[in-house]
Amino acid sequence: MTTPIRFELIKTCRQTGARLGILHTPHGSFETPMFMPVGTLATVKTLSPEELKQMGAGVILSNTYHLWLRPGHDIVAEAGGLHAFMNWDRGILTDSGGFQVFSLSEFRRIEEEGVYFRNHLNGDKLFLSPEKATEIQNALGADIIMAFDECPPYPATYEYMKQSVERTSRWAERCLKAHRRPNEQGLFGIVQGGEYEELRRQSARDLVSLDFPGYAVGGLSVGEPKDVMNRVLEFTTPLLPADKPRYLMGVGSPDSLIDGAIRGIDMFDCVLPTRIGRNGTVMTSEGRVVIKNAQYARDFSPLDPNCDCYTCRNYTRAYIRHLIKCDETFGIRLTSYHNVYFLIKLMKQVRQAIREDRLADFREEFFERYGFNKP
Ligand SMILES: Nc1ccc2nc(N)nc(O)c2c1
Ligand SMILES: [Zn+2]
Repeated sequence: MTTPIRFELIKTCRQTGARLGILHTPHGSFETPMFMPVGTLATVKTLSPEELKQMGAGVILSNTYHLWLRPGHDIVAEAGGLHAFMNWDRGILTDSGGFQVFSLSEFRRIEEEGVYFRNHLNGDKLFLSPEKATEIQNALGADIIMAFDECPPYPATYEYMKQSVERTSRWAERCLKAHRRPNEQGLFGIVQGGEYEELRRQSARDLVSLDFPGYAVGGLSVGEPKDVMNRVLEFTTPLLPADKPRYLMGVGSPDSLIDGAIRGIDMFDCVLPTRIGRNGTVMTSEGRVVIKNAQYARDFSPLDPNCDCYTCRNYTRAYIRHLIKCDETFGIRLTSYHNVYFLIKLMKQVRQAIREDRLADFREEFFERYGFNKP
């Protein structure tokens, strides 16, 4: 079987152990560490594919659960798959729905065969299983698809977590068996186990023995403190094969991206840039700016004086504040554009720091200027 996803390790940062790599996919090859913008319903909210390309986005996310409900994976398949449907010819990754089932639906019942829950839009009874989630992702046609897992609540007891990890490993094997397009779509396993080192080891052992083309670290960015996330990464990423891509799901903020890269993560995704952009909050090199604040009413400087994006080259804080205050759609387009660009550019700076073996120095400088508290 020729796996469609290949990770090429270019070098390792001598100061931190962070990896510089290239992720080869059927829709192009992209440098890592990389940030992947999230386009849950087949669009990165308010941004066009041309704008995403301008920024240097390589792989973007979409979501099995949401596209299953609307418009239906059959319609996307009839359109020729997600790339054709959304006019995106670079990489696409679909999450398996595991996370959404737990975050969106109140009433859910987890059984060995799968999860019973209600449609968060109309209350209809639904059932999602490893086989169903894989069938939907095969129909959607993303380059990377994710195993159907349980993303356990945080915190969870050791006993609950052990049961969950063992079931997620059995589900991962069922996804491998159900996968109909292994030569076109790389299926990644998702390591669970919460903050318990023994369970993370067990989960990694189970999944690595199934030889996936890539591995995600799941069950993080679910409300745990950052030092817990960093500790879990420290003992989890070394358990994963060095020649395969490592993907930290749902992360994140600038400091978490840098700290994740230092701990051996190659791929990140998060709704943060577009989500906070929609309420007028932007990430800048000097920290967060809440543009609605009165202090910016007559501030004719760019959102970020050190940013060369379309928004920062052409518009002022005063103008963007005005648009956001008046609920003008163009306002959230400008903030979303800048925020996604900011994280993509941050990853570019991280890759350059790895090339120069100075990622720890870069972390120091960035944290100082952004205002993150010292480690
Ligand atoms: N923080 C996250 C975000 C997305 C996830 N998706 C899956 N399938 N599993 C997880 O554990 C996730 C965690
Ligand atoms: Zn900008």
